[in-house]
Amino acid sequence: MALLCKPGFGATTTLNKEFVPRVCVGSRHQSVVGFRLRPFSNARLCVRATQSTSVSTGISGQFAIAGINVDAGEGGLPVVKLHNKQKSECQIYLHGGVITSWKSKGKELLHVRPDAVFDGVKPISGGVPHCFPQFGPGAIQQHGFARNCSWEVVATSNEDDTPCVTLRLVDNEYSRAMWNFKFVVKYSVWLQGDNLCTEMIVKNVDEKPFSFTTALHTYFKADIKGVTVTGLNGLKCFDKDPVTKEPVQSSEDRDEVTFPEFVDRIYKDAPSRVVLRNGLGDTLSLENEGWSDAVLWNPYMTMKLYYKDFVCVENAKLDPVTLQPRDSWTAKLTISPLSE
Ligand SMILES: O=P(O)(O)OC[C@H]1O[C@@H](O)[C@H](O)[C@@H](O)[C@@H]1O
Repeated sequence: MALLCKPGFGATTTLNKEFVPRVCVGSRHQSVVGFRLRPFSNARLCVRATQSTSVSTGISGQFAIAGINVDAGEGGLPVVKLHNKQKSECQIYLHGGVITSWKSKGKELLHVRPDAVFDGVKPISGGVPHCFPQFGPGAIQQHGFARNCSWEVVATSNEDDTPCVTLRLVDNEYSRAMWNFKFVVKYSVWLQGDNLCTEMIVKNVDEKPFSFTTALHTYFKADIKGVTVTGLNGLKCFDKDPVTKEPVQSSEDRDEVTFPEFVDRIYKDAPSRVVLRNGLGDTLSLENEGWSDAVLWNPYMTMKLYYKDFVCVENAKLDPVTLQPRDSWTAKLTISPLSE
């Protein structure tokens, strides 16, 4: 029985006193304790393309099971690939712990920007990047460091045609130089039927409290002129002025939010479900537990070559979460294609 990635398993409250170790047993599950892609001693802490092919071969030996492969992806970077019998597939790069592809019935639903680089140093621009431990702007780099660190695989499982991988990011020299706290982030990604599911758990393993903000900065493939997002009417929102970068407060009065121009808007206390129509004929439900806020972003003419092809609908936690030593915080997101 693999308890690891089953939807509904694990704490769903915002603060959990205990960080329950994910115990997995059974022939189809493999897990490892203390396994690391690379020692976290290098200031850059990034997987270099020249090293990653052999690294991914090693990981592949340990973690490849039915429905899960580990390959060398673009730039030779290690990528974990999940697929199930319902013809759903997704890919997660260990560099940044970013989901770069999710196909439902063969159709790609995420977007990787054409200017994305796979050099193991810069963040991969697109898919579902992490913003942690800061959404930004703030004291450290915009969107934090998690998206440019190397995550490690700690477990894979596949029960009932639900392939799942769990990644982990721990503090290291590079992160402590910016944010001097000891932490563990566990991030599970799984395919359940047609759905893409994630769970993120942040644990304070330091002796002092820390606070963080975070987001899943999801880039969806879209035809921007046909995009609508519903579920946000009546919410307080903040538009980031493209010039001054200052937030301007207003309230949403539309049932369907559209993108006829630059949009960079934060919605506080968003509902647990919003619905995205991507303008390409797909309707996606984004359902979450613990991600209290939402961000909509399309750069419009500030990225005039490719703004038309994507929209970011981000699940965020923008009021700082403070964790006491040994406390943890959990959030889940399920993205489901809806048939209409
Ligand atoms: O770092 P990326 O992927 O280019 O995204 C940048 C954008 O990310 C969004 O989340 C912010 O609301 C924008 O203000 C910001 O410009």
